[in-house]
Amino acid sequence: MWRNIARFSKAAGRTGGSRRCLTTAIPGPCIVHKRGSDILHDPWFNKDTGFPLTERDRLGLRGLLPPRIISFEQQYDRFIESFRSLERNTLGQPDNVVSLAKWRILNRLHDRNETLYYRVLIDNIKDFAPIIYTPTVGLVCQNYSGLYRRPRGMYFSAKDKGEMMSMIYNWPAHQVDMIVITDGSRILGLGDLGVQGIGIPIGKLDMYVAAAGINPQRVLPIMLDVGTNNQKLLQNPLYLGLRQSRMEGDEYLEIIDEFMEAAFTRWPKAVVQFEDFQAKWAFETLDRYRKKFCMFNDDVQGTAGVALAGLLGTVRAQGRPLSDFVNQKIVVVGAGSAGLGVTKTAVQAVARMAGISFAEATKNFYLIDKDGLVTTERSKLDPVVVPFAKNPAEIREGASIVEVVKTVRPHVLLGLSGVGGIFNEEVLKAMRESDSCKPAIFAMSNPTLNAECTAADAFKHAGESIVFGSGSPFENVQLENGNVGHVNQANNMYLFPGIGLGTLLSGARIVTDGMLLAAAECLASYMTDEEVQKGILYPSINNIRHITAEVGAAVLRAAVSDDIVEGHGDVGPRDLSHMSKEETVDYITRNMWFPIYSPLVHEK
Ligand SMILES: NC(=O)c1ccc[n+]([C@@H]2O[C@H](COP(=O)([O-])OP(=O)(O)OC[C@H]3O[C@@H](n4cnc5c(N)ncnc54)[C@H](O)[C@@H]3O)[C@@H](O)[C@H]2O)c1
Ligand SMILES: O=C(O)C[C@H](O)C(=O)O
Ligand SMILES: [Mg+2]
Repeated sequence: MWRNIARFSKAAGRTGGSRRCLTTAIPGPCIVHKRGSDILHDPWFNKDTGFPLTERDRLGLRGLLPPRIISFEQQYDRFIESFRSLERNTLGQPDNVVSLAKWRILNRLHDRNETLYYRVLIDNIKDFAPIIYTPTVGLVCQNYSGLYRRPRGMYFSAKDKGEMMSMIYNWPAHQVDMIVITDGSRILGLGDLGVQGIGIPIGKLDMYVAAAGINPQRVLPIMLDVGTNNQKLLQNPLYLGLRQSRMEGDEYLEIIDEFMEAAFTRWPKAVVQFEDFQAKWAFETLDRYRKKFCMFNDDVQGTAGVALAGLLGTVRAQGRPLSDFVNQKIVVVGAGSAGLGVTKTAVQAVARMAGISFAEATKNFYLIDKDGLVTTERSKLDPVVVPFAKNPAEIREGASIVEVVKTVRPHVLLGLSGVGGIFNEEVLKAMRESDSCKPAIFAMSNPTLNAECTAADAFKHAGESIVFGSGSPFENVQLENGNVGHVNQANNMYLFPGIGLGTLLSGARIVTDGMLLAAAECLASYMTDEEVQKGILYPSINNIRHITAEVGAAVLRAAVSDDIVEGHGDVGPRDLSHMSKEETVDYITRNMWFPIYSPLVHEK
């Protein structure tokens, strides 16, 4: 249960992983300026029953706590025991009830004691990621107005126009490193959840702390409430957001422009991750800001890198050289922010590998949206889709998934449609006729009920030799041939923490294509041939800090190659550019915050 304390404490000491220190480079104890119950009610500083006697004396805590001092290790074990007891007591209850109960117990700890919260999260990431992140976070967002107890993050609404520059100074932390922002318009595959979408930036930033060691005092979840078109929410008397339909056009852009100016005025070195915006705004804002601010869109760019790593892994799993990627026939179902991001990046990779033009490289890609196969025959074709539209002479306009699969016999079927079960028995059985001996099925939509198929159905209907990936976690599948059907979690969580951390520590003011490609290539080469041949394309989430360090280093080194590093803290651009690969990984690792209780008063 209580793992690696000595090792991690040492690492945290080295990096100054203190609760209070605002910069990870400054070692030694820091002073808290609050006193008494203000400290107990501040989750950044609170140690609950763990305050030592000196701190109780000098911070005015005597008498405010039971006399016995409980160690961090005991607090940790006590929490894990309550969690396990909750699991036992909810056995047999409906999944949603159990998931929300688990989220509540973690959320209460988050609200009370962040050090302990992040410690249990980091040490138990495989068990807890599905609660604070996909899939449970989706359920939390759907019910957020009812679950809401305490504020977390900041809310900027359409009513705040003209006020944002002063509002941003209401945030209590002096320094912010990572911001995740959503407008709630496309939360996972659950649609427009308005202000309730705030759960997503909170969950993503929890992953930043757990996976990338971003100091939790320096993260900021943002909800940009520009209204909602979700009628059910608008009619709900408890709905916490603006009761108006979504702003559109220039009015919308003015709001988001104002926020970006305000955020970067106060924190010029922050990195902003855009998350779960509906496709049109995802693309428009990426285009509008990527050369001006240090930002990226996780759904478009993070997902593309994770999918590319999965696609390259699939080629290796077939026992073929990577160069064979150019011959893979790939059907992508879903032509939104994620599907288009993936298709574009994969086509670019083919073009680069084969030394051909982007247009030529689209030959083996088939894009399907809610109206079926996209061809040039379609009227009012969205300009972003045009490059991937097929000639209707090859397959008819609007052909269904099963028709396309039967005609193309693809090596890969990849879903980013948000439509649960759309890879039905017929579609999966059609994949048995794939031209590949080891076809891949990626059901990447979230949360679980929105996955295009389950892992069990994929192995059952498409055959036991497939490679399988899903956006939300599924259990591995016991196959009839005695083997285990491995489930890969093809989720952007493998990349966004490293993209954010690598960018932050490079001091780059933009995120370039080179940095994103380096992240994807790093993930793609992370697994050994032996693992990949077993169908294991991505590492275990238990190694997420190590993966993030490697990805972060790759991103930082790409920023050096692009000549855009400005350095971070005491480490200047020249230092960064002289670091070897190993030194860069070490530098990234040393800058990861790690949760331990550190002194809140100077020792005499
Ligand atoms: N695994 C990951 O890391 C990851 C990353 C990003 C997004 N996603 C998931 O991908 C899904 C889509 O996200 P998005 O941002 O692209 O959404 P989006 O709304 O921008 O796009 C959805 C696309 O699916 C198409 N579609 C809808 N119904 C369809 C149907 N019946 N048949 C075929 N296509 C259909 C739509 O036409 C649209 O092109 C969501 O569920 C999201 O959770 C997963
Ligand atoms: O949030 C996730 O789990 C992945 C992705 O960003 C999504 O929108 O589904
Ligand atoms: Mg997302």
